Amino acid sequence: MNTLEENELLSCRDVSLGYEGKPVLEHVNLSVRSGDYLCVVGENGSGKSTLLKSLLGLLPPLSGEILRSPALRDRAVGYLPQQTPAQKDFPATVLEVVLSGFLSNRGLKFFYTAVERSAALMNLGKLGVLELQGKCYRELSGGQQQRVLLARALCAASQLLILDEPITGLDPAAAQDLYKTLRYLNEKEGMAVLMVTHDIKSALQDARTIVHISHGGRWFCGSVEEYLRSPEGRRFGGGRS
Ligand SMILES: Nc1ncnc2c1ncn2[C@@H]1O[C@H](COP(=O)(O)OP(=O)(O)OP(=O)(O)O)[C@@H](O)[C@H]1O
Repeated sequence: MNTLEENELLSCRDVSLGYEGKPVLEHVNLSVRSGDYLCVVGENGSGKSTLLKSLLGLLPPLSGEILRSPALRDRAVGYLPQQTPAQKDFPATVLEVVLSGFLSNRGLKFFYTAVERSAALMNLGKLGVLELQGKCYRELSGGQQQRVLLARALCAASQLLILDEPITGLDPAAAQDLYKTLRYLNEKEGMAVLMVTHDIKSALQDARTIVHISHGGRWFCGSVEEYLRSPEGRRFGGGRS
């Protein structure tokens, strides 16, 4: 069937993903629904980022179909990529970085509107870093930079936030702050969250759905309870307290 259910934002239907005709993942069936909190876990090199790229529409599937809800078309998906050293050194003010979240949706307009400016400030406020708006981005700590990038992603997102290993480089307190913010956005604002993470313990606490990808493309997708009963969950999720 090639239509989405009412609350589905994204759906992979028997999808193969890979590069230059060579599959990394095969027979992927996955739905992301409104208000979902979905964590993708698994070993290095198993295909987590490949899955994200495909869900973002950056990597076309080798076969199968990825369906997107009309709700996702305009300003609906925010993406927080893995930070690179070059991004950490970005020579712009915090407000400019956050405003750039609007760029992908604005076509050939060269100036930000007053509405965009006030939304950018509101998102900085939501992330608790409004007072940093005039500072140079590269002078911030890693935790502050990550909050600013999340505020930027929120400028693009009204339905779904996609995050690739967002706590890399953060200390435990900053990581917990980021998780708290994501819980708030998910529970109070109904934002669907899809996150690649190596932090299985926190994934088991916050997520409703776990995707575990193993080498060779072995694939698990289910609730936290189902995951903990699965072979992958028994092996990797046993540390849940
Ligand atoms: N642009 C590319 N061209 C060809 N192969 C690629 C490309 N990007 C990734 N791969 C390969 O696809 C496989 C999956 O890589 P991917 O980056 O999706 O893994 P990952 O699970 O996100 O890893 P990590 O946990 O280390 O970030 C790897 O074998 C990788 O070498």
